[in-house]
Amino acid sequence: MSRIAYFGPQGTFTEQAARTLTVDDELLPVETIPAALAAVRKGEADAACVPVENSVEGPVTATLDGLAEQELLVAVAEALLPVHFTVLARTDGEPIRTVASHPHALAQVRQWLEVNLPDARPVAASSTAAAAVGVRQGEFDAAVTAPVAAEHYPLRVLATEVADVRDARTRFLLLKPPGELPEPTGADRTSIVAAAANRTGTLAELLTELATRGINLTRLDARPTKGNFGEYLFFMDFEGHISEPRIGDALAALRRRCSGLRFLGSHPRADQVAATIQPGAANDDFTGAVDWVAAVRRGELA
Ligand SMILES: O=C(O)C(=O)C[C@]1(C(=O)O)C=C[C@@H](O)C=C1
Repeated sequence: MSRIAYFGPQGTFTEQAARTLTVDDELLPVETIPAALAAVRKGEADAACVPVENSVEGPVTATLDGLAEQELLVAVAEALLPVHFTVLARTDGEPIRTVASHPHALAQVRQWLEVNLPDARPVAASSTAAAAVGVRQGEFDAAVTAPVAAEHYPLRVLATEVADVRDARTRFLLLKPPGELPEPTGADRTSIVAAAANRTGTLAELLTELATRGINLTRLDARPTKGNFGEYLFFMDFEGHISEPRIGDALAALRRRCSGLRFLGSHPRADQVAATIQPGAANDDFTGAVDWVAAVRRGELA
C-alpha cells in the first residue's frame, strides 16, 4: 500500500482527484501544495496529488514553482475533475459578512458572489476545505467548497452547483520521485520546464523545435525565475511520450538549446485524446530517417 500526500484537508477537490488516481492507498491530507511535495521529497509519502491547472483560472502557480525547485518529481498520472461549488454557511443564521475559499475557487464564483452575497467580503483560505473548517471554527461566515465537503463538515448548504463558467475543469497530477515511467498509450502528455537565455527569439526557438517535429503544445506557462525581470521558466506540456522517437528527438534538441531543462514526466492523458500526428512526423518517419542516415554512413545508399 502506498502513502499518497494530497492537498487537503479532507473534502478538497484534490482529495477527490487522489481517490480517482489510487486504489487502496493510504491518503495523507496536508495543508499546502508545497507540503504535499515536501512529504514525497522527505520520504514521508510515496506520491503527492496536487492541482496543476484550471480551465478558467489557469495554472496553479504553487505547483509549478514547487516542480521547478529542489529535488525532481515527475508526473505519473493525471485526473480531470469537473468543478462546480457548494456554498456552506454557519448554522446560526447570522448574516454572512465573510466568504472564504481558495483564491482559485473565489475567482471562479466572482459573479455569483456579486449577485447572491453582495455584502460578503471574500477572504482567501489555504484550500476550499480549509475554508469550511474556518466556518466551523467561527473564523468565516461562509465557504465556497467542493461538493464533497458538505459530507465532512456539518454546515448549512446555502447553494449547490455554483460556477460562473459552466463545464469548468481542474487537472491534477500524481507526482513521484523519478523511477519507472508509465507505458505509452498513444494519448499521452509530456511535461517539461525550460530555462532559456534572456535574448531575442529564445522562446520562439524552443517552440519551433516542437512545431517542426509536428508536436502539439497543450500548455505554456511562464513563471519568473525570481531573479531579474525578463528571466522566465517556461512550463510546457505537449502531446506524446518520451519513449517515442519524435518526442525523444524534440527533447534532445531542447536540451541543446536550454540553459536548464527538467523533464517532469510522460503519462496518459485523463481525457484520452490521441496525439495528432502531422504528415512526415510519425515515429516511423523519425526512425526511418535515422536508419537512412546510418545506411548512407555505411556506404550502403547513395
Ligand atoms: O481547494 C481545493 O479544494 C483544491 O483542490 C484546489 C483547487 C485549485 O487549486 O484550483 C482545485 C480545484 C478548484 O479549481 C479550486 C481549488
